[in-house]
Amino acid sequence: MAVIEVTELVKEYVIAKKERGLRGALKGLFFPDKRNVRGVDGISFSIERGEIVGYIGPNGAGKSTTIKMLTGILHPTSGTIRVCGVSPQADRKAVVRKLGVVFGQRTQLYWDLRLGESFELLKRIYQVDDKTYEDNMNVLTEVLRLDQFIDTPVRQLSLGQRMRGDLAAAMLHSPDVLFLDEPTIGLDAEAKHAIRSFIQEMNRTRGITVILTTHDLDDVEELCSRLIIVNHGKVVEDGPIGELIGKLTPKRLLVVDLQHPCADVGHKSAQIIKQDGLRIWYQFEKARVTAAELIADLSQKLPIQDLSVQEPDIEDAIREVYATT
Ligand SMILES: Nc1ncnc2c1ncn2[C@@H]1O[C@H](COP(=O)(O)OP(=O)(O)OP(=O)(O)O)[C@@H](O)[C@H]1O
Repeated sequence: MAVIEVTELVKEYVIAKKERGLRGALKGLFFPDKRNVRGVDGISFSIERGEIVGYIGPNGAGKSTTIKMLTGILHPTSGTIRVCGVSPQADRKAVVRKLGVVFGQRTQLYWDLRLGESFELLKRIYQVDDKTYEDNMNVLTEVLRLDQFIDTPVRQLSLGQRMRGDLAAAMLHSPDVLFLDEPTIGLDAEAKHAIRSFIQEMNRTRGITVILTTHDLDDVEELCSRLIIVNHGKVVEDGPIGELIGKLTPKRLLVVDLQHPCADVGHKSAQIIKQDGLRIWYQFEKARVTAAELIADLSQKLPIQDLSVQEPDIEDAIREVYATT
C-alpha cells in the first residue's frame, strides 16, 4: 500500500497586484486588485513504504507548498492527499502522529531549554508513552551521539548539533514518514555525513519512508533511490535516479590522448566537440554506439596514449531538466 498518495493537487495563492507610486499604493489599499498564482498546479504521485524520495526543483517550483499541504499546514485548493490512508486536512492530529518533520531553516526545539529538556517537553506534547520514549532516546542518543550536548541549552548548540537534535525530536514518537526540508543546509562535511548516515540507518532499521527536499545534490546522490522533479508547480520527472540520468543525458564523452598528431581522427557514430593538441573529446550517444565499440574502432586506426570515459551524473541530468522546463 502507498504510504503517500497525492492526486491532482492544486494550491492557489491570492496575491495583490501592486501599482507603482504613491497613487498606486493608495489605490491598492482601498481597492485591492487581486490575482491567483498557482504554487502547485496539478501534482500527482504515490510513494511506497520504505522509499527515500528526493523532491527537488529550482526556487519557487512548489516544493515547500507541497510539503506544507502533506503535513496539513496548508489546505489545497483542490486535489486529494492521503498520508498512511488519512487526509491531513480531515484529521491533522492522526497524520501528525505518523509524521516527523524537520525544516533545516527552523527548529522545533526550545531555545531556552537544555536539549534534553526540549525532548521531555516534546514527549508531553506528542503524548509519547514512557517506554517508546525511552527506547527511542536510547537509539537516537547512540546513533546521533547526543550525549555530548544533551545538557547544553539549545541556543548554544552549533548548527550541526542543533540539526541532530531536531532529527531526534522528529523521531521521538516513532513516525512512519519523515519529511526533511534542506536537512544539511549550512552544515560542514562531517555534520552532513552524520545526518545522512542517520537517515539511512532509520530507513534500514525501521523501514521509515523519507521525503527529502534539498538543493544539495550530494544529499540526493547518497540518499535517494528515486527523484520527483518539480518545476512551475508541476511534476516534470519522476523515476529511479539511474534511469533519469540515462534518459535526460543520453550523451557521454570519450577523451582520447594521442601519441602523435593524426590526419583522420573522426568516427561515424561520434562527434568531435573539442580538440586541444593531442587531446580529442568525442561525444557519443549510448543508444548509437557503446563506449567499448568506439574505443575498439578508434584504437584500430589511432595511436592512443590514454583515454577516459566521462559519464553524465545527476547534476548534468538536473541541469538538463531545469534548462528545458
Ligand atoms: N504565501 C504565499 N503567497 C503567495 N505566493 C506564494 C506563497 N508561498 C509561495 N508562493 C508562490 O508559490 C510558488 C511556489 O513556492 P514554494 O515556496 O512552494 O517553492 P519552493 O519550490 O519551495 O522554492 P524554494 O526552493 O525557494 O524554497 C512560488 O511562485 C511562490 O512565489
